[in-house]
Amino acid sequence: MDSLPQSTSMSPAYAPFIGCRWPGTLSASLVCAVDLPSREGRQALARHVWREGGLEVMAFDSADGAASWVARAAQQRSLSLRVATSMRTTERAVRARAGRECRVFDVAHVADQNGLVALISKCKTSVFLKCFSTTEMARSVAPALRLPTGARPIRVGSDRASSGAALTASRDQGASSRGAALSSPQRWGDSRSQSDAGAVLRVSTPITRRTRGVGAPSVGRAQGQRRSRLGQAQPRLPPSDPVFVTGDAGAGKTTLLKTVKRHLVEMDPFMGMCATTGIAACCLGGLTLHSWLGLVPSAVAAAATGASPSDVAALLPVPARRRIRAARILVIDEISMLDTTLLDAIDGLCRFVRSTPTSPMGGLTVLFCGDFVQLAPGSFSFRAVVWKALFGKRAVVLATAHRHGGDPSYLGLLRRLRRAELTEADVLALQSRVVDGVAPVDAVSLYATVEEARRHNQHRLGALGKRTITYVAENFGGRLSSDAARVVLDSLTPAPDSLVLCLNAAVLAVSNVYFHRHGVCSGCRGTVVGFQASGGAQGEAEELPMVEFKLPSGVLRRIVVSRTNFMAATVTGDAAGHSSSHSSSYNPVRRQLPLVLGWALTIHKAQGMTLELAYVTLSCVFTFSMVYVACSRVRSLGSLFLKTFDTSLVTVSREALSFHDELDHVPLM
Ligand SMILES: Nc1ncnc2c1ncn2[C@@H]1O[C@H](COP(=O)(O)OP(=O)(O)OP(=O)(O)O)[C@@H](O)[C@H]1O
Repeated sequence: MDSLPQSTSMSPAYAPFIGCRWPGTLSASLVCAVDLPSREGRQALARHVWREGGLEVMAFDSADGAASWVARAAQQRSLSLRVATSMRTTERAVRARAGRECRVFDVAHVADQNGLVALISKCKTSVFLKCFSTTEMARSVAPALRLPTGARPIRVGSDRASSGAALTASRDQGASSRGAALSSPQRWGDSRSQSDAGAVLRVSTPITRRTRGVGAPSVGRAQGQRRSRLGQAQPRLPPSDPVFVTGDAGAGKTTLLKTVKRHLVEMDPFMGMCATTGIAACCLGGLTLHSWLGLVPSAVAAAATGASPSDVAALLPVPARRRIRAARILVIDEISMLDTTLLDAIDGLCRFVRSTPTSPMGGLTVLFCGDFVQLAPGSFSFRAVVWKALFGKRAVVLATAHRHGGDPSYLGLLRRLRRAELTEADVLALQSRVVDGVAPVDAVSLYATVEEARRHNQHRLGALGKRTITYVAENFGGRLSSDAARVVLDSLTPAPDSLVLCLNAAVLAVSNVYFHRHGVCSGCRGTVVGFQASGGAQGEAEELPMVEFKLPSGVLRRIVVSRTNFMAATVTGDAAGHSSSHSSSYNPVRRQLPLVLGWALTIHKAQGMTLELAYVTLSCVFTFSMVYVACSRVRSLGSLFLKTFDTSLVTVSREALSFHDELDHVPLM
């Protein structure tokens, strides 16, 4: 490991835990604030942690120091990183990552050692991180710690850190520490001989790993023993049958996934809980499939053009590959939104990354959920080769329509609308919901096209009559002209080139950047409740919006939203309008707030949502089932407001319908 800086003592004034590597490796790297005198020292630590993985604690002199390291490391590794600003968010990150309980102790602020011991002994959880303000304190507390069964001691300090302010372990230490917790004072004695002053103690019980690919080092009998113990503690489960769950809109597919999620996490802490769209991921409390798989735009582009799995895998961030290797279960909601080619490409990718070329999806136990009679891209994923291998015609079909259970006549209408078989009475009922532009103000407006939704949002913004602030995106196009970069970025990123906000503006998050820290993922709706001055991207002051988001759980979360990077898929010089002599590829980047105005949504974005009131404009519907999806968002006919209604707008894909009708129903249990 790189040599560590000389020790200084921890300043209790600093925030305890301020950085967390996320998402990514199967273990979390946590960063805590400790006095480190030099930038070089921090970088040494950063390099070390990147190489090691594992559950680790890092030390920085300030929140700024950690944040800048995290940003730098993110750039270098093309990884998505987060800075946890409080103990709570750090804990949450670890818990979510490890799928287990976790307590993180800020002992820098615990005055007496007895208090500290009492605090720690209350923790019956299985992932421990403990941060001690001084080595002396850590040593004196060590014997009193009661640690979980199977816990093993770890060493404190690093070989070269003669008086390092931070403790980390070298690779072989990591081997033991990954299955370790502190239990014996002798062990402290060992480490004292090597390192006299570890100001931070790394203690962790195992986050079970299935494969070496997830970061477990390879050497040592001790490790083999540890593995076998882990094997006993959590035996490798045989793959179960793949399950496809379907049902009408509102049948409770997503709710079912949310219900089984907890049990699945117990079976597989590294499970992928995903949805194909941001909003569906938000409703599910998971990640988009693209995020989980690390399908950066260049990888998606490669998969779409039939690149080999190894070529696509080479474009994935390392942590994503580790995730794919480590998971046993993959859940995908709104599977209908995935197209044939991409599903087959994902199958190839999983087989390659998991080194199981003959098993569909690389041997992952899959739980797919969705309804092909709702919105889908041109080519249905049930046409994929892997679909046939996984499910054939088998499906669990949920028969009870929970969303519309309170309005049986509307439920009947929706069932006929789904098949494009409306009766005259149905048409009259829907026409009775046509209002001439007058809908309740809190109704969410649904439109078929992005442009219509944009116009509606602009109108609502103007109607507020408040002082507006315009956020102009910073576009980085490499050798592309700024106009060409803007055009490319407009089409390939969700962030607008220009975003106008004011107080009380309704907004929608278009990135998962605040997901791990705050639970706000792409698709989450919120309201601007204020503005706060902050240093801008180039250091100039910028007023940033404070947004109150409503999480799917109903919890309100206030966040000062700042600019983030949106990277477009690789484009070639030709595609960007250059001559063929400039045919090299570019990754244009847009730096913008991850928000769009949110009074109106497209029907595509609303798929999967339950809305209290909806005002739907159907005049521009352009694909199958849009009317059905839009109308089925509300619970009853009385909550639906239509701008116009015409039966010619009602369509359904006969292929999807026959697929659904011909399914072999299998029981859920
Ligand atoms: N078992 C259940 N009991 C009571 N209410 C339920 C149940 N399952 C779902 N619901 C309610 O029904 C509504 C729709 O559920 P959910 O979003 O899970 O349906 P869905 O099948 O995923 O819908 P869509 O196809 O539109 O995405 C939600 O408000 C949910 O709370």
